[in-house]
Amino acid sequence: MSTLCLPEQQTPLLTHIEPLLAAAENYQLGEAVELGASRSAVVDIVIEGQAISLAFGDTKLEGTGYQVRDLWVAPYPSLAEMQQQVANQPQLVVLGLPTATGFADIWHHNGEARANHCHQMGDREPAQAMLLASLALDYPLEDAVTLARAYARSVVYQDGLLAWPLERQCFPRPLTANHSEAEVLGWSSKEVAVKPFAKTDPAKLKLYPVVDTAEWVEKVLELGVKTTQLRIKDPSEPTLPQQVERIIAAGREHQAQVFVNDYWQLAIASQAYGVHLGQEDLETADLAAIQQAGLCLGLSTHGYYEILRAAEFAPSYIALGHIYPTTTKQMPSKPQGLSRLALYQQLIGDMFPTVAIGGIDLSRAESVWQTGVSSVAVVRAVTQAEDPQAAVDAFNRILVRPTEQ
Ligand SMILES: Cc1ncc(COP(=O)(O)OP(=O)(O)O)c(N)n1
Ligand SMILES: Cc1ncsc1CCOP(=O)(O)O
Ligand SMILES: [Mg+2]
Repeated sequence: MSTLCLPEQQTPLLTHIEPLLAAAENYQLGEAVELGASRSAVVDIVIEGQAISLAFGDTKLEGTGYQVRDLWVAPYPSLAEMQQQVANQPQLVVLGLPTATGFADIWHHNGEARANHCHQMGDREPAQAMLLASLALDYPLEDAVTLARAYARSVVYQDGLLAWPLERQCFPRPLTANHSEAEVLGWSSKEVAVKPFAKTDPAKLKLYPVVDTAEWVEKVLELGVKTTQLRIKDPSEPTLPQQVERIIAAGREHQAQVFVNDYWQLAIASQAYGVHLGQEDLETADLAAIQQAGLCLGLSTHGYYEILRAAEFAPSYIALGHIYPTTTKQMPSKPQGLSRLALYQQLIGDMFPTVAIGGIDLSRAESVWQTGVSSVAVVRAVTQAEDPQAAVDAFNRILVRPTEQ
């Protein structure tokens, strides 16, 4: 249970907040949110005992939270100027900053500014309302800002219908180097622009065991698996280059899609089928080199903003995680759950293949598959199965579309 308390002057936002929370309950997107009145001029949100405040306009933020700036009078500050300001002020959230071609929403992330951009921004109140509702539902700030714009835009596109935003056309575009307007707008990115990555064979995706030795890769390929990944987390592992060579040879022999996790230089040098990277790698890995070498690229994502950001790079698949609690990896984010997964899948549609990962076992595979994902990635469900062949066969029986039966 969380609480969202509004100051008197912001109670008109309830026209949006109430239906949004009802929609979230309907889709089972989070815990119940109790609405109340704030005794100060700021909005107060409390989630599991943790309090954050949001101050809008001239109201000054005191304590932990966000200072939201969303009212602009010409002459407007430039995008480059606001990028700098937000990078220096972690609490500053900028909504609807007018730019040469549209509007930008900007927020702070790990010492830098991140932004979404769109041409039609919708109104201020629905954006404020969704920002508050989604923060109270425990979405991270980047997703709350992204949802805020998607909702404000959807109110316009859907003739004032007060519904949870589902369609891609409502969502803004992250400003990355791949955004055609980023340079003109004066937005500086750490990444470089890249062309679309090679495509995977969707018929071979389906079950995707992620394993930690070349031996396991060879074993799952023998069991009939057609997509797998070598995930060795220790970069000083002396046998790493040999293991990568082994899995590439095994992948070719079985005509399988074998990915290398993290070590993109090694993957390029050994002409691997593909490489899987996390969000942080987007700023450091040479994506252009991976693309030019013809390797497939899989990208990890953990929510709305990361999905949209990943999509900008046109990867070979987008991984969505972690869906359920997992003991395989320490995760900084919370499990997404099935309901959020279903909406992410709807947002991505058939734009890119999707891979669900995290805590998926045989008992959960059917409901995950029903969300429409293209693939189910598992670690323990195969590597710790008493009988891995039986586990692979059981997954293969579940991961079938009606047209294939
Ligand atoms: C298929 C698939 N999805 C997600 C991940 C996680 O990748 P990343 O976020 O880079 O974390 P590490 O695996 O490197 O710890 C993955 N490996 N595979
Ligand atoms: C590598 C990784 N990335 C997100 S969850 C995860 C581990 C999934 O392991 P398991 O299938 O055992 O829960
Ligand atoms: Mg990684």
